Amino acid sequence: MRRFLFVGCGNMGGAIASAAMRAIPHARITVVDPSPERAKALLPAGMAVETHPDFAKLGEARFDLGILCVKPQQFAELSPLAISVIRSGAIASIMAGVTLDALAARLGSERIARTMPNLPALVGQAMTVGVAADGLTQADRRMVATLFEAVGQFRWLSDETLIDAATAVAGSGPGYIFAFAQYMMEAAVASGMDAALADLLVRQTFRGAAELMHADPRTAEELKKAVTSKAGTTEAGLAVFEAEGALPELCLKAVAAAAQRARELSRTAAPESPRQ
Ligand SMILES: NC(=O)C1=CN([C@@H]2O[C@H](COP(=O)(O)OP(=O)(O)OC[C@H]3O[C@@H](n4cnc5c(N)ncnc54)[C@H](OP(=O)(O)O)[C@@H]3O)[C@@H](O)[C@H]2O)C=CC1
Ligand SMILES: O=C(O)[C@@H]1CCC=N1
Repeated sequence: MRRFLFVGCGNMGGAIASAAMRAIPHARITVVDPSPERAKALLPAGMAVETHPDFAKLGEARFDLGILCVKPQQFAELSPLAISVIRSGAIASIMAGVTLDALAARLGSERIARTMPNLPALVGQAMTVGVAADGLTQADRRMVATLFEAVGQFRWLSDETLIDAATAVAGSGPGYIFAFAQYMMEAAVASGMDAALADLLVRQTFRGAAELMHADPRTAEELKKAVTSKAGTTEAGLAVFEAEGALPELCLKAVAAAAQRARELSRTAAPESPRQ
């Protein structure tokens, strides 16, 4: 039986804990979040989970894996008691921009993985990458992989510097896609549709395109060409998206800006000794 401790149960902690409860047999899940009732509402009804508003009653508790699902600034404020409980086992952080060095310095442990999942964890379709500190054992690595495979796909990265780019592409990526959906819906309304019809058309188009891209081995570019008839409507739309300085360049700039922000967060979340 694996004992998982989720520190923070908001958007991401709730999603990952829910998937772990459903997919990992015999997992024992404990959640610490200042709002246990709000946390419970994010977790599957009728499944056993222990929730606590803080670490006061967990002083003697020991866990196989602690999953840090708080914001970087909330991590900096964790109490010495919290840190001593969290480091009773291996640790996986999902925080953007908090480096392995910063985690090790703050937690006083080398059994650490730094990971970057994304919000589709909510539907079991996350893309997660991870890097391991030297102190993470092979058994720890399997446990971390098992957890993140329960919420979608998981890959280890060989180099921590890649995690900022992975954050910019996959961690933040769903946000870009939702923004694109939002603007497509607004364009549909501007074309005369009511909001409900615009919503249906865009949601189902995104779903269909995502499922096709998942099922079909053709590249994204090949699939794009399959939609595009010579001198047809898609070609006219794509001419706007692919004009000089438009979508291809915007994607490069957006990914670079997000990766740069991840690096800035790494500098502000500088290593700090645990407060013992
Ligand atoms: N959102 C996303 O798509 C992704 C986020 N991440 C990373 O995940 C982390 C969490 O993000 P997200 O889930 O969106 O944030 P949320 O704010 O939704 O969740 C954080 C939760 O932690 C709680 N919390 C605050 N302090 C403590 C504490 N001391 N002990 C336990 N719980 C605490 C918060 O409570 P309260 O609200 O009361 O403060 C909140 O419920 C971030 O570090 C982010 O970088 C990574 C990948 C994707
Ligand atoms: O926006 C953020 O900083 C977090 C990390 C990736 C997605 N959300």
